[in-house]
Amino acid sequence: MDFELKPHPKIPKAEGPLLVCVLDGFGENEVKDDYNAINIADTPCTDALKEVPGRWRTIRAHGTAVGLPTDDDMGNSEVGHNALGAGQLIDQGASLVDQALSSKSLFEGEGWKLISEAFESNTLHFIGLLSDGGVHSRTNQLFSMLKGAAEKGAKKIRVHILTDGRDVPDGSSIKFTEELEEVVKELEGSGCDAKIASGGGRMCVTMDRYEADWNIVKRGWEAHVLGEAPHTFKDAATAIKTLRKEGSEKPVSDQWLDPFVIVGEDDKPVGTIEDDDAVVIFNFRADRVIELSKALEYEEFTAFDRKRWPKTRFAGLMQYDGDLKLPTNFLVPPPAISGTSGEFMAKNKLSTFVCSETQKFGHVTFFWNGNRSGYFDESLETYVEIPSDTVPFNEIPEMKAREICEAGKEALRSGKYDQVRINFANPDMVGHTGDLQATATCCTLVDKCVKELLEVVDEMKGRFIVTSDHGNADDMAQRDKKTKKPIVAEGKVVSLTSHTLAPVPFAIGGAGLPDDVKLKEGMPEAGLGNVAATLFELMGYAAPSHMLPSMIEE
Ligand SMILES: O=C(O)[C@H](O)COP(=O)(O)O
Ligand SMILES: [Mn+2]
Ligand SMILES: [Mn+2]
Repeated sequence: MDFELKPHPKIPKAEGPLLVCVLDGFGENEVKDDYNAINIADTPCTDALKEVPGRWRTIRAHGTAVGLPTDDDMGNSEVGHNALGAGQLIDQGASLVDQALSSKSLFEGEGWKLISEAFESNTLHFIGLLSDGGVHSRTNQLFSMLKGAAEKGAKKIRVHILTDGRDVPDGSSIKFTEELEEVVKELEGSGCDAKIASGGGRMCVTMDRYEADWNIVKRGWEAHVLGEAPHTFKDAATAIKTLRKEGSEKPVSDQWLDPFVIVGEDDKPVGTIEDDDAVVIFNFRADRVIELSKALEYEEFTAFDRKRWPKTRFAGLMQYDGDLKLPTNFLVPPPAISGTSGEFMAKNKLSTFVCSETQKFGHVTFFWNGNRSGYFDESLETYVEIPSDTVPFNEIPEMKAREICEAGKEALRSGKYDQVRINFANPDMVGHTGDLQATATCCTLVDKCVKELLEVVDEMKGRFIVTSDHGNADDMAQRDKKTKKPIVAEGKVVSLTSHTLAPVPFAIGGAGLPDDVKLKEGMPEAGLGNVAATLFELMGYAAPSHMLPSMIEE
């Protein structure tokens, strides 16, 4: 690949920096009613951006436009930031696993060979998110792997489930668990000893990310590996129904269920993880299983006291970190992402400042750079992580937006950086709690932060991109598919905790941007993958030829 950036034939380089501001989960939804948190928030700055002729449009952020299998798949931060940073369409984990299952290559690779060594005399464990959300995992993929393993001779299988209610409606984990129990029963009928062994809610058990709170992983370790949890049950459906505390004053949602262990008639855990067992993490998405992967794979490990570290045959569904080569063994090769905008920046000696809070820090670094955890060139890149709070984010909807805004302004003013890239986590993280008012509150604050940042861009004669990676805050109600009216149950609108299929805003501007630089008309198909080429043009460079086309008018 030719990494040399050539000057743009018409757009001169700016005097000041380029601000790239990602408002995570800030979709542009056509339904603008009282359940669109952005609509009810006070957002004069982002509203005004829409009014500038030729400098605002929406872009696609879901489905095939971001490398997902179908247009029914909502976007998410991984695919969104991959596409934004790489400027290319990448076949994502969900698609790659589907392909590997239908071609059966999944059952023929090195990773499968490794785990199959345990089929005869040891236990095969699956750990992951039990959901059909398609963001981190999918139940149909798990079921295919379970059946495949039993057919290929696995004698004993244990499944450790994390309940979702975040990418899918709250309460749906009961249905998924019952479906899994059916599959497990089928396997038992065919002579394989298969059982659900442990579990818990994804936000409380195992699926932490970016080391925000290792206690979450510790709880998972204790339940899945050691068979220790505050609650034991004889079956998983009962576990979930009981832990949800439905009808009580303080019901618990699927996301936040306590860890539990399934025990047999003898009250002993049915599926602890032991030496020589095989373990598969069945999530394809990386961020929330990297910590568990480290705990399973690394002999040297200090994040928490594992008490016991079984030497397992461990494989990820994918390799989650291309830099760390973690895990060493995997069932499906991850998407090869190269020639990202970050790599081009570094190879052309352009300096970058990146900032977000913990919850989204890896999104604007790791995902943006094509699932690589390191720097391309540390002398040119400054990555700043503001530690996130560890409470449900509707309790503190402001999260770290203020701090991120201040860091961004300082970086812009410093004159040290060609690009300042930040991510505001709020519309997404608060949106996932399903709390409409808190989500509106955070959107109002984020809009204020954007205003302050854009003022500094102008002061520095810089340029800006304001965009998002997928929708979330733009719809907080589950709706009737046809009428789009919110669904009401027990007198209350049923909240929507997941992302949406909405496109996202894409705005350009800044005092350093010549008046005649405008967005092209048309390009209805343009999506997140068209942003990287646009970004280089806005910086005064011709876009690298392997990237999807720029949205700037020629
Ligand atoms: O991991 C999560 O929090 C959700 O499943 C998806 O949210 P994200 O794609 O915005 O991170
Ligand atoms: Mn996101
Ligand atoms: Mn999200």
